[in-house]
Amino acid sequence: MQAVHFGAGNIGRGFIGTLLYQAGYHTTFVDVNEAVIAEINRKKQYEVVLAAEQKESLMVKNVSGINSVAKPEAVVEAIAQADIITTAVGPNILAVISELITEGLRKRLETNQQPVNIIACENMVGGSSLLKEKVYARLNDQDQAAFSNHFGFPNAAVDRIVPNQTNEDMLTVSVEPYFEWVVEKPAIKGEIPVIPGITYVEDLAPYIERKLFTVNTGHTVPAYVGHLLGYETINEAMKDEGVQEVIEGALGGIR
Ligand SMILES: NC(=O)c1ccc[n+]([C@@H]2O[C@H](COP(=O)([O-])OP(=O)(O)OC[C@H]3O[C@@H](n4cnc5c(N)ncnc54)[C@H](O)[C@@H]3O)[C@@H](O)[C@H]2O)c1
Ligand SMILES: O=P(O)(O)OC[C@@H](O)[C@@H](O)[C@H](O)[C@H](O)CO
Repeated sequence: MQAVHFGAGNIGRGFIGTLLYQAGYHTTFVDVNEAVIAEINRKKQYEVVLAAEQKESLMVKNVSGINSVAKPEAVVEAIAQADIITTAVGPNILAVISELITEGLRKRLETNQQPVNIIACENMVGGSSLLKEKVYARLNDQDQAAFSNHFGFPNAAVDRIVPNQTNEDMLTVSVEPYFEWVVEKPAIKGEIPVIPGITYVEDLAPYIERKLFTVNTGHTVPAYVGHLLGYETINEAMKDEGVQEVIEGALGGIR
């Protein structure tokens, strides 16, 4: 089974790529960072370390990479053959990658009649819907109809803290042991991808809202309040008892 994943960053390697490997996929990472892509192709594996007292680690194998700036045609080909397509690039980049995704899906319609699902794994409400909108803006009515017969864009909620980090091996990634990947089932086209760790739900709204308004509220409040108080970093802000009180109040309000 072949997966194409856009964004070989923290969530790409540390979360989505890990679950895809465990589910038996070969994952082709697509990224604009040549150093990371070259290293993935050289090593063909990378280490994921669980940030817990017992530092368990896992070697993720069956991976390769494509630099989408240098080899866009290889990305188009990979999409045409993929069994699943995922992203973790950041909300603002979805519009950018929509061009290659559109070309890949067009090529796929010519060569491969299998349905495929494109799942945006970003911190936002309606990430896959936004990607679909950007793809459909590039299509005429006839192509839109063909795309909607074959391609699903189920929305998702992803939760796993993978902080910015620098490791001796640039591919190694340290991750929070806990994770949650929730995907909107009614939007799936074709067979439901069997990926242990994905929870399929009928209605994603309560899951994405719970995630963003709990976990991310806890991260965002010290950023906003800290900025207002003139702190340079969240770490500095967190040492201020007044900021701690505001955070506790905000989290108390969403219980
Ligand atoms: N890190 C976390 O704890 C966390 C947790 C949940 C959700 N998220 C979300 O996951 C997404 C990714 O976050 P991250 O922490 O992995 O960021 P990251 O910066 O580590 O990774 C993003 C990757 O996307 C790549 N990229 C940028 N432009 C691209 C393009 N045009 N084509 C292909 N790749 C491109 C970057 O080079 C980078 O490797 C974001 O939406 C973030 O909000 C992050
Ligand atoms: O990448 P951002 O700015 O959307 O969010 C930064 C962190 O708060 C975020 O990545 C959390 O670690 C994550 O949402 C946990 O699941």
